[in-house]
Amino acid sequence: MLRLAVPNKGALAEAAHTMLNEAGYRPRKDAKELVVVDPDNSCELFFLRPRDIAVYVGEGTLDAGITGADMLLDSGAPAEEVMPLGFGVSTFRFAARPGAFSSVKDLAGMRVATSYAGLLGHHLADVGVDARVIKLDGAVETAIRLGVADAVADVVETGTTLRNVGLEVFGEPIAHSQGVLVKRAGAAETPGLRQLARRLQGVLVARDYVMIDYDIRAERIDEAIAITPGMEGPTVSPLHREGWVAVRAMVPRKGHQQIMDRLWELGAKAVLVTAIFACRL
Ligand SMILES: Nc1ncnc2c1ncn2[C@@H]1O[C@H](COP(=O)(O)OP(=O)(O)OP(=O)(O)O)[C@@H](O)[C@H]1O
Ligand SMILES: O=P(O)(O)OC[C@H]1O[C@H](OP(=O)(O)OP(=O)(O)O)[C@H](O)[C@@H]1O
Ligand SMILES: [Mg+2]
Repeated sequence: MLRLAVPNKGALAEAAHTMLNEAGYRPRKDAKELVVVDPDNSCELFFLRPRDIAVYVGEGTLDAGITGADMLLDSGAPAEEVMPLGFGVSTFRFAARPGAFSSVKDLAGMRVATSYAGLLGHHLADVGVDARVIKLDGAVETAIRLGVADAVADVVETGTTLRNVGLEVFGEPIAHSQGVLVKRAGAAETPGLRQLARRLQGVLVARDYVMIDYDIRAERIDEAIAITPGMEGPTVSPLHREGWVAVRAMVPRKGHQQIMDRLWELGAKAVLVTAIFACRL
């Protein structure tokens, strides 16, 4: 039985839930259901705060979990990334009033507010800057206006929250983050975890790739394959019409229209693109 931790609320919750459903795991009935037993998949899903997930997994109480890479780093828990999941993409950055600071070095002796004290503390130690870390629970952007901090270190996605309070990022990003599947550091991957990772990988591929089918004159097949090389190689089947073949290959969803244009210029006919519902490579 795989015991898996899933964010119960916050920025990762919906995307994690959707991805697990697409991977065939049982959905929860409502946002108040904290444990879902899924006997068909030999799995138990525990809905927990994203910040706590690496802690449970690091303690070995749960086999695996979905959390943010920044929260994994921040926790300092003995847990490690199994695979990135492609959602909850953000950077972790310093911000302050425009012109106040230009690099992390300027923060020596300053107060920096954050809800990621572990991550910030490690970064300041790495770059050798002695600043005071003010630990807050959230909405840290307001701390400067309220005189609690001189700078903040926080999650930035679109930058809207910072703009709304008149702050600007400065210095290099402290970390890049996205939702990740984690397991206990050094733990062997159980069959249940390997199956979960394979299914999630399949969801990512189904989202990123489409299937293309087309007919082409046999003498142009090498040029066509160069445009649509597929995974192991495209399927090429004879057509009833003499001198023509049918080709089927997976291509990246992004740019598939350009691929269609190029095939068309090569003389391809009946060029069809279809979505992939599920996939295992
Ligand atoms: N606006 C966002 N865009 C993308 N990822 C985000 C955003 N806000 C937070 N995250 C990511 O989501 C993860 C969890 O953060 P979240 O904000 O959900 O937790 P929290 O701040 O503890 O909870 P809450 O905001 O519900 O109080 C982190 O890995 C973070 O990087
Ligand atoms: O760059 P943006 O697109 O504006 O997104 C970043 C904001 O999103 C998160 O806030 P959240 O809503 O989780 O509130 P919190 O700060 O209280 O956690 C994060 O802490 C930033 O404040
Ligand atoms: Mg938040």
